[in-house]
Amino acid sequence: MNQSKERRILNFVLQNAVRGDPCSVMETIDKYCSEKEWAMNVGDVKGVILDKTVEEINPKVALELGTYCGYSAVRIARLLKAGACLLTVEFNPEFAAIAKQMIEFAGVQDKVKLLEGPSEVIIPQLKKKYEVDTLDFVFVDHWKDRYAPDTILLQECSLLRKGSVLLADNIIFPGAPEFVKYIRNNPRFQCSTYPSYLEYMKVQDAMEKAVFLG
Ligand SMILES: Cc1ccc(Cc2cc(O)c(O)c(C(=O)NC/C=C/[C@H]3O[C@@H](n4cnc5c(N)ncnc54)[C@H](O)[C@@H]3O)c2)cc1
Ligand SMILES: [Mg+2]
Repeated sequence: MNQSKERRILNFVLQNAVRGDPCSVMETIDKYCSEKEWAMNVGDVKGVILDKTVEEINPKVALELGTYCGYSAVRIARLLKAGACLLTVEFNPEFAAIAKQMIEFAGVQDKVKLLEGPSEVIIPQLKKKYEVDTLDFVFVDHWKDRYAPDTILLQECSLLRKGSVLLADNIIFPGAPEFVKYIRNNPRFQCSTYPSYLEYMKVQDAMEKAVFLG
């Protein structure tokens, strides 16, 4: 049966990127997806906003919702200090398998734990099963109709503490209107919007940063 796009992206990385070099993996994915086949990685433009947010927070424990091919997992993990870790959640087994190989090829596997399953199942397991106390940073980039319910679930599971930072992708395109309505009207979050562009396209997009006030 013919290969998936995600499999083609991984193969292009395995054949063209430098093993153990996260930047080389990111650049190679960006090259493939801007020249050959578009894919929904956060990309190199919004990726800088992600980088700056991670560097500002310097999280010990980070969570990503929606691993996809592992581009943003590599992007985040390369910036984590010794002893810090990224938990990334993906429910599509094919994507999870690809992301696992992508993360290992980039050499960041010691900082990343890929949790296979739906966020609505994994989030309530984080404390007991994955020994998480609270989350310092959450990158939200999965199905857009899950952004709001999962933000509520994170609070219900006491996974956010005063100062925890959420960064949500695609606030404009494809958009996450329920999330934006929920988070901007919620006195427990301090929100700011970062206008940018959709990955690999001249289409407006934005990221929303929401700091939990406790
Ligand atoms: C045709 C077309 C495509 C993309 C766009 C624009 C565009 C641009 C973007 O940056 C985008 O992030 C998106 C987008 O839709 N992202 C959804 C990303 C989902 C990934 O997360 C996984 N997942 C989804 N829900 C869950 C869940 N509960 N638990 C665990 N994993 C989940 C999936 O298994 C995928 O791995 C779209 C516009 C037009
Ligand atoms: Mg996205």
